[in-house]
Amino acid sequence: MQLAMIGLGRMGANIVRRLMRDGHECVVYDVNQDAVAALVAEGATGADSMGDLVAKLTPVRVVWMMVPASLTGKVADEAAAVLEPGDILIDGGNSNYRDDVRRAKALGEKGIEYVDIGTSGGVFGLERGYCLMVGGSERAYAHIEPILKTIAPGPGEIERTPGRTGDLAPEEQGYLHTGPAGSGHFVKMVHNGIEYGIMAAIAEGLNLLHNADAGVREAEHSAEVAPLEEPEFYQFPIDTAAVSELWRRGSVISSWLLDLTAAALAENPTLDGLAGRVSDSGEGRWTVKAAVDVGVPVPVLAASLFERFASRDEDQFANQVLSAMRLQFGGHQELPAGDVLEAGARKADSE
Ligand SMILES: O=C(CO)[C@H](O)[C@H](O)COP(=O)(O)O
Repeated sequence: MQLAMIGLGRMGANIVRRLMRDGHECVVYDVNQDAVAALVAEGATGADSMGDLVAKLTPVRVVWMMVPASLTGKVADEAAAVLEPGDILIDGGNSNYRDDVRRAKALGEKGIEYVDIGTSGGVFGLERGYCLMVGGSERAYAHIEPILKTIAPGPGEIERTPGRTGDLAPEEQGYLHTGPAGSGHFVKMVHNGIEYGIMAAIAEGLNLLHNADAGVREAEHSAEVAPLEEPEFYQFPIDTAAVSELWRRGSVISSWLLDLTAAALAENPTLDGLAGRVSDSGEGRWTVKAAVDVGVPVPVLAASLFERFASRDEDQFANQVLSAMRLQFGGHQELPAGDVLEAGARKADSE
């Protein structure tokens, strides 16, 4: 089948490669013409403008946008200006589902089908395939199903879930029609909210293990914190790289995120070079907003989002306020970072 790809970053380019490997014909466009040339060298048809791209397609034209969420609206408008009724425009990026709902309505008035596809797989997707969450009409979904089948991982080595019988369902092959336009990115948004929560849980647990030798280090304990009362119970110099490797094997929390954690710690056990400032591209915020809108408690997801804000010092003023109050009510001075007091002096201060 024929597909046009707009946006040839890591995800877009690798989706094209995966499609071409399976015999699909790809027409590609990016503002970076070097990225276009690279895929042309691998067998794609290049385009040098949106008009050129669409002119190289045969109806029903299928155009997949894989661009940063901030550019999707602009690119969608440009594509819609040259597409015709019956054509299909796909957004495979990490867009807000609300934009999809609005865009699908506007494009629907011109007869253009809009499909939103939450695409998970990252840089490993070329080989492993991408998990696809697809929102749009039945007609559009049926038309693009052959490309979804190729881009998705397929059943792979994963054992069939007990109770499932007969032909493999799409979800057993790594793609799913989740409902009307917007639903694909809604499901992907919640997926990413969960991603934040799992990542935070692994990170917090490993940090506790990292500090399980606090009793050994008690003498150099910072004066900023209350003394460790029972240092004899915190004498464990745990190798977090080894534990994360261990947990990959048969443990209840084994998972791909743990695999990646183990790989990172094997490569760089002290995580040198990482400041720990964790970005967020919006999905966690949208998840928490949606939960508030429908009145569903998501305390773990919200906490993991707020932890990311704190990692970037966005809690600094709050911490200054805390320090100011402590100074006001108790005359407690803020101590310079890393200041060390004798254990006895700390105890007296804390009483
Ligand atoms: O979608 C993904 C994986 O499923 C992306 O990796 C995601 O964009 C990362 O999100 P964030 O920057 O908010 O951590």
